[in-house]
Amino acid sequence: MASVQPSAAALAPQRPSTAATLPSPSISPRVFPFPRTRARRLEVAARAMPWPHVLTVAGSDSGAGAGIQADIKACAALGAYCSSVITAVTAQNTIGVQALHAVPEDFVGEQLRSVLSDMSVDVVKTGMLPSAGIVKVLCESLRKFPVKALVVDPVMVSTSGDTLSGPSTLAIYRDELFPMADIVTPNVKEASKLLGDVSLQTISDMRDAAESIHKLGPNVNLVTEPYLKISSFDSTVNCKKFIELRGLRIKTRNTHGTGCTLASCVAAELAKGATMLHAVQVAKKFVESALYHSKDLVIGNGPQGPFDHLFSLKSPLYKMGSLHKFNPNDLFLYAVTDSGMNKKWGRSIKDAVKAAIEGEKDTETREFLEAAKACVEICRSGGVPLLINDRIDVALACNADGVHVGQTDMPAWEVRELLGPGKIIGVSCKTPAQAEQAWKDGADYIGCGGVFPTTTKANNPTLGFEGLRTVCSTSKLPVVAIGGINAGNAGSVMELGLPNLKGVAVVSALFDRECVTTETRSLRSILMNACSKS
Ligand SMILES: Nc1ncnc2c1ncn2[C@@H]1O[C@H](COP(=O)(O)OP(=O)(O)O)[C@@H](O)[C@H]1O
Ligand SMILES: Cc1ncc(COP(=O)(O)O)c(N)n1
Ligand SMILES: [Mg+2]
Repeated sequence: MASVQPSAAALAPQRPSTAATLPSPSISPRVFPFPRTRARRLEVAARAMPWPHVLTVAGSDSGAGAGIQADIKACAALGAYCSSVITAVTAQNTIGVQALHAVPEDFVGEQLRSVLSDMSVDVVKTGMLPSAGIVKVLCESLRKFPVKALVVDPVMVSTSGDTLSGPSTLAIYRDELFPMADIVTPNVKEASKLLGDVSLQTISDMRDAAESIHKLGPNVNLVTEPYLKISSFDSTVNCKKFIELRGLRIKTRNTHGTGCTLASCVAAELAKGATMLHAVQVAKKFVESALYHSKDLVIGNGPQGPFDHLFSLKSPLYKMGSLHKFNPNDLFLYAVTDSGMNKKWGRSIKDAVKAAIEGEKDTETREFLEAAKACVEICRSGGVPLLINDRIDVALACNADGVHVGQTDMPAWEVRELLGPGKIIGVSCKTPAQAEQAWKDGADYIGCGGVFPTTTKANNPTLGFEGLRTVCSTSKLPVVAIGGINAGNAGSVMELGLPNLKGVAVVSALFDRECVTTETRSLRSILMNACSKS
């Protein structure tokens, strides 16, 4: 990754992928013997590439904005396989639910048996469960075929206000399904129903509701409420505290299926091995980004349109590569250019960035913008994300991949409001509390330092390894270490093997040198060496 100070950045030879290349199964699909022997199946399983698998147990939405259809699209978008057990068929469009037909309980049981007995399901996600009998059949199947995680979206009323699961299911949800769940995701209306029609008007009401539902048994409870601009999130398991996730409120009519999508994304991330907090954060960002990219799409004449789960395939911005999907591994070698240093060595920011990819704070705005635009071009062709330090205006004007802000700059959540969901935001943090705030505000990574004393930044207290360790071990975001890091000490930082530490950011070690390209190559090999040791 590269960061340009009103001064630009270039960067990042990336960490080599550690994923081993597995041989593909050597059997031809046409001559697959049937019935297969157990040994043969095990042999195939051992050679096969794992594919994270979510089973959704939910209703069909004929309009395809919510239900089973939303779940399959959401999982596909996040790279998980999604099998489907259909509990009900609805006649539904953008106006509302016109009719509903519940699938007989026995047949839901048959579908569950077919999938769970044969396919390796990692996570089960539930949506519309129209009767108490169907919830019972599901609980029995889950006891017989346990899975790694259970995500329960207690779908009761559609956004259009139509009832999808009546009051007869409330007791069994509370008594049987919730205690088995790893996370439940009621919206405020559903939370209110589950708690006996309590009034939920304020954030404080939502906190109380989250706590009460948590006591019903699920490990984690996420109460969603887009209109208060937040979703509240309760986790007494991980950190024994209540966490509020702040998100953008996208102005659009296309919000049909947001709840189904959120829960499916959580399930997909859990199936991929993510922690619960990470899964929830990814899910929230996914919904936000999908709504943002679909806000002006028109399908149907009703008040609640569907949105495009596969927006990343067709967004022209993504195609042009101007929305750089954040990859924490890009933090491996994070080059921060400095205008003073570049002047000293008689090169432009553009040349410095170019040199860094091959192997500024005093600049005037117009000059800086021109340099930033040139750097965007260079970085894009080198496949390196370019962030602008502090200057949100410049980042917007040059369509950079994101912005890095300090503690006294604009708060990250306001930067997010301005940049939208697709851009990368980094925040400088010295303490666990600052790192926690950056996560809540929707940042993508934090920069932590100064690890060593540095002259690049005035009045910058040194945290040392211990300070870095404290922040890394509690951070929910990937961390890049910064401050006085150079070829002589970069290895020792990576060898610490700290959790969440993804790389080092360097300024003088690259740009206060005669040949930026040579320094970049040498630092890269030092970092790779250190990583292979830690
Ligand atoms: N207009 C919106 N802008 C941003 N996020 C939204 C918007 N509408 C819903 N969401 C998000 O979608 C997720 C699902 O919420 P919600 O709409 O309450 O679920 P449901 O579909 O079950 O009613 C939540 O994280 C919520 O914050
Ligand atoms: C089959 C089915 N499942 C779930 C929902 C809830 O989705 P939303 O709350 O967005 O209406 C729905 N409308 N239809
Ligand atoms: Mg919902």
